[in-house]
Amino acid sequence: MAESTTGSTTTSITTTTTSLGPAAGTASGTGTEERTGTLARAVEVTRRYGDVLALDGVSLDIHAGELVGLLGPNGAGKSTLINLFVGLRRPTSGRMELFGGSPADAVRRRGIGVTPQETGLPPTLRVREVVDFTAAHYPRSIERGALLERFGLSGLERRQIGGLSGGQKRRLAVALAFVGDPRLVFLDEPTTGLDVEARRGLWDAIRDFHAEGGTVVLTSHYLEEIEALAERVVVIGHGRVLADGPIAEVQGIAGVRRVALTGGDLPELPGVLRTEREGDRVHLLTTDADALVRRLVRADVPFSDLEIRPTSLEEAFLTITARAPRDA
Ligand SMILES: Nc1ncnc2c1ncn2[C@@H]1O[C@H](COP(=O)(O)OP(=O)(O)OP(=O)(O)O)[C@@H](O)[C@H]1O
Repeated sequence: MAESTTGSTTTSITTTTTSLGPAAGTASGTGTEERTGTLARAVEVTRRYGDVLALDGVSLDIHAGELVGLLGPNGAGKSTLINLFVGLRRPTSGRMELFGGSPADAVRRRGIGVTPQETGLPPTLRVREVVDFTAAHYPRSIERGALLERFGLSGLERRQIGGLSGGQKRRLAVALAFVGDPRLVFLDEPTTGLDVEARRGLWDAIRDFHAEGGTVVLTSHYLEEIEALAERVVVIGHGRVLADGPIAEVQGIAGVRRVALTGGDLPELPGVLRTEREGDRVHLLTTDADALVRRLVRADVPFSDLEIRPTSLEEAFLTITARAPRDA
């Protein structure tokens, strides 16, 4: 269910074209990228940290104009994948591509913006200094006042980073991903630690960027965030892509239904993925609710108040994750 856009005070980010030298064009696509519209790719990528297999044969294409949500439990490999996409780490095997070339290429990296999961901005620097310093690394940049307004940081230009609240620091960290007028932005859990209002403000800013043609890859633990923002969801578990498609389709892939009924002891029923009890109310999670109801009737067990509901994305995702055992 899409989150409705609140009446925000966001302004459209305008681009200052102070330096449109050759570098401005260098982050744009190669022939391959122009043909396929693929801005970033992972091809059969594996990444190990010692004994830990963080990514296990991941292939993923990010197309121009997409807003992709990476969803997965703690330790699934989401941050590792983002770090590979942005060239902070290299794959153990397989290939990463950014704008048709290597993410290790600094010129290509000028076309992206990144907010890592954790940022440690120097506490003694002022907001405007951090924004200007970051902007100086890009051939084009967003006007500082418009950027800060879009991220709810107006009036804080002269404030030292150490004097910002936790939420303001996080919003600044996210704003910095946009300062270089990127084509593609990677946001690793952008709204962690924000209250509801600040989170919605950030959603609006991300939506505005996307509406203007920007491409976004974000990870989130907030499922409502993925549902509210992303068009495409990639479910990652145990270092693998478990599902990839439009949100509705991913829910369909899981196909999980919640069959609730009031009753006593139930016999062993095939096709039940999970059973939950709340007093005498029993919830059965299944991919085939019709077959389950037929089995219940055939088993001749007394039950009442039968209810069948689709599951939330969270339930679908937990079910997919639980069904994907890790290879030895
Ligand atoms: N630098 C590292 N050294 C050793 N192991 C690491 C390192 N970074 C990540 N890992 C391990 O790799 C796996 C994937 O971690 P990653 O941070 O990519 O997952 P994640 O999906 O982003 O998790 P979270 O949602 O908790 O941030 C985990 O088992 C993690 O402990």
